[in-house]
Amino acid sequence: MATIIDGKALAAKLDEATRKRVKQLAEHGIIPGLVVVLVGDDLASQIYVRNKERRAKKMGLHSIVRKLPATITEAELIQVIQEYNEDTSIHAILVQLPLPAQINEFHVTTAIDPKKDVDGFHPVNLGKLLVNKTDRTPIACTPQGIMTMFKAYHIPLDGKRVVVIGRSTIVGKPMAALLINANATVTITHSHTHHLAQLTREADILIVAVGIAHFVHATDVKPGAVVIDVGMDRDEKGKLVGDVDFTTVQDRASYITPVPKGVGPMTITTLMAQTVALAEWSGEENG
Ligand SMILES: Nc1nc2c(c(=O)[nH]1)N[C@@H](CN(C=O)c1ccc(C(=O)N[C@@H](CCC(=O)O)C(=O)O)cc1)CN2
Repeated sequence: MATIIDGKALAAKLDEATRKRVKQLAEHGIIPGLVVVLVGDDLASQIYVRNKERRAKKMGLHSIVRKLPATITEAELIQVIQEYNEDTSIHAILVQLPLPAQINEFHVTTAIDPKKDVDGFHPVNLGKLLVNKTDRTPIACTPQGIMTMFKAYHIPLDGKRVVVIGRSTIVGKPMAALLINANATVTITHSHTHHLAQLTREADILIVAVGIAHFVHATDVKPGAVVIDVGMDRDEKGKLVGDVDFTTVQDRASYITPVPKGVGPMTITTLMAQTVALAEWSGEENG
C-alpha cells in the first residue's frame, strides 16, 4: 500500500515559513502585493481565484482580484497588465487561465513584467528554467510545488525514469525542465503518443496532467512507482477526482498524491511563497 503524500499538511507547514518572511518584510515597510486577474465567469476559475485571495489575505499579503468581463479585448487586457507592471505596490501578477477564445495566452503572459511574473510563464523565465539558471526566477507553481513534495518526502530523482503525461506550459513542460535539472531521465507524453502504457509501465515516477478522470489505472503503473496526480476532474456523480484511479493504483504505487488535498494545495502555497520571493528580490534591487 502506497504512502499518501499529504499536500494539504505540507502546504500548511510551508505557509508558516512564508508567513515569517512576510513579517520580516513588514519590518522593512514592504507588504508583498499580488494581483490575480480573472477574465470571464468560468466557475472553476472563480473558485481557484477565491481560494488564492483567501490564502493571500491569511498570509498578510496585499491582495487584489481584478475581475474583467469575458468580452474584453486582448489590447484592453494588456493595458490592465501594464497598469500593474507600473504599480510599485504590486510585486506579483497572475492572469488566471484559461482565457476566453479571443485572447491569445502567449501575448498576455508576455505582457507581464518578467520580474512580476509569479506564474513563471513569461518566455524569459521559462528560458532561464530551460538553461538551469533559476536564481531569482519564478517557476510555474504546480511543477515547483511537486518538486517541493519530492524533497519533503525524500523521493530521489537523480537517474530516475520519469514519465510526464501532458505537455502544457502550466505543468508538463516546466515539470520536465525541473526534473532534467535534477538529473532525472524524462519522457514527455501527450495525446499523440503511441503505446503510452508501455512507457508509463517503465516509469519510476509517473506524473499525470491530462485532464481526464481516472485516465491511469493500476495496470499502467510499475509496481513501487511514485504517482503524482495533477488532475482536477469530475466523475459521473460530479465528485472531484483526479486523472489517476486512486483506489486501485494506491495498492501498486510506493507513493501517491490524492485529489483533492494533494498537488492542488501545493500550487497555491508555492504561489504565496513566490509572491513573497518577488517582493524580497525587488526590495534587494531597490535597497
Ligand atoms: N495562471 C494560472 N492559471 C491556472 C493555474 C496556474 O498555476 N496559473 N493552475 C490551474 C488551476 N489552479 C490554480 O490556478 C489550481 C487548481 C486547484 C487547486 C486546489 O487547491 N485544488 C484543491 C481542490 C479544490 C476544489 O475543491 O475544487 C485540491 O486539489 O485539494 C489550486 C490551484 C489552472 N489555471
